[in-house]
Amino acid sequence: MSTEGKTITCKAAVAWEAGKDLSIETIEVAPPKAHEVRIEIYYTGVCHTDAYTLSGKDPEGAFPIVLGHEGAGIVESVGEGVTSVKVGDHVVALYTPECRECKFCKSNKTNLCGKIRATQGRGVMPDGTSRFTCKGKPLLHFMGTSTFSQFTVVADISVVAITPDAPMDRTCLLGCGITTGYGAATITAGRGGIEEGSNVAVFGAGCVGLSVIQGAVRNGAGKIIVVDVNDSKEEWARKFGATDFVNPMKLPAGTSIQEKLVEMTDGGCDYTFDCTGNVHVMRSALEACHKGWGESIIIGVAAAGQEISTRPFQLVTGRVWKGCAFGGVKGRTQLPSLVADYTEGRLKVDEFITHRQNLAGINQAFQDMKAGDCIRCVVDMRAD
Ligand SMILES: NC(=O)C1=CN([C@@H]2O[C@H](COP(=O)(O)OP(=O)(O)OC[C@H]3O[C@@H](n4cnc5c(N)ncnc54)[C@H](OP(=O)(O)O)[C@@H]3O)[C@@H](O)[C@H]2O)C=CC1
Ligand SMILES: N[C@@H](CCC(=O)N[C@@H](CSC=O)C(=O)NCC(=O)O)C(=O)O
Ligand SMILES: [Zn+2]
Ligand SMILES: [Zn+2]
Repeated sequence: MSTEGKTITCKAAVAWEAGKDLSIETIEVAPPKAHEVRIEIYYTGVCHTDAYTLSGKDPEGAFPIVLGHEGAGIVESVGEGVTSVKVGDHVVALYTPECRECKFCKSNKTNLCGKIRATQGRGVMPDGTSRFTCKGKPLLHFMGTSTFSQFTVVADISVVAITPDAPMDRTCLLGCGITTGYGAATITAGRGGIEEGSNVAVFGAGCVGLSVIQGAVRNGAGKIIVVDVNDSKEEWARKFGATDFVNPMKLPAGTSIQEKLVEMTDGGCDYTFDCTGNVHVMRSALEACHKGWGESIIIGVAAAGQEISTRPFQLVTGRVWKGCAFGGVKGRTQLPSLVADYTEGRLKVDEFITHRQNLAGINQAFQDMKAGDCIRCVVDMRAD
């Protein structure tokens, strides 16, 4: 029996308040309104940004909310005026939408889209209301995606159809971590990606950092030096193509990580990437850049109230500080080609999955993520 136009009752992991475990609840998901799409979520990854918002440190975090932004599924129904996807399409949800009409979308300098950013940040759909209720109370949406629900509703500009040949328990990861790191190296850095032969340092070898390494390898980087406080990340980093590994905690007394990197690269790195969210690491990453042209790209999300600092002289002498969301990737236009890179063997995705959980085990997925041996945990939303 078709569910089109009807409210769907399903399970979701609800964050009732900051700092508390998610609660598996029965919720109601209203049908999509005009220019909205209802998706049955099959798989979702759990990203550090979900944990960050759940912790209460996100200035935009509000509760109760359905978190999750790394999801893949199948379109169940569409609202009036939706032409970009249809019922039955395999899709990835996009927390960075692409309307193709706003000044950001029309610019080739950014992937940020302004069309629904204000309502997305307030946890509501573009018309200012929620499609989720639980026990008679409305629940907020998260990052325009809310993939911790078996069914979710997103704006039509926040979803992209991909080939049904790609397994959804892998493509969900292209909804955030992998795309972010890979895009940062191949799109955001420099003028459209790292140039061949460039020396690169990647701070933090989690899902995002390992994906930066993949992008650096793809663009023919020279040295790819990984900096991580966790020695077990060396094996991971080398498996993805790193040429060197440095644990900053193990440097001789009096030697800073930036001094070490400058020495290893004859004057500094051409590109450095912060994939930790630690503002002190961000400073080191900037100061490890080569005088005159070195560029440092901030990817990590720092907690509310944290600020970056360095001597302005670092910038006066030609180092550049920049950053990106979702790797600079315009999701509706560019994600299908990343999926092709995966299905045709040019992009590692399977290798990132170290843990799996069912929806009922989603709190364990958050615990798994905090352990040093987890790169990504994929949650099967349809299994109890
Ligand atoms: N801008 C964007 O669009 C996006 C940003 N993010 C953000 O990117 C960041 C990275 O995400 P993810 O890869 O999943 O995170 P992980 O925690 O998996 O990886 C971070 C790695 O950095 C290591 N680390 C921690 N402190 C330091 C330090 N001082 N110096 C060097 N290494 C350190 C960690 O070690 P240990 O394991 O011991 O803690 C870990 O190995 C997060 O802040 C996340 O919120 C994520 C997706 C998109
Ligand atoms: N809400 C936070 C900022 C969180 C943030 O920076 N999110 C990234 C994506 S992180 C994904 O895992 C992002 O897309 N930023 C751009 C944006 O427009 O939100 C805060 O208010 O500090
Ligand atoms: Zn994320
Ligand atoms: Zn736009």
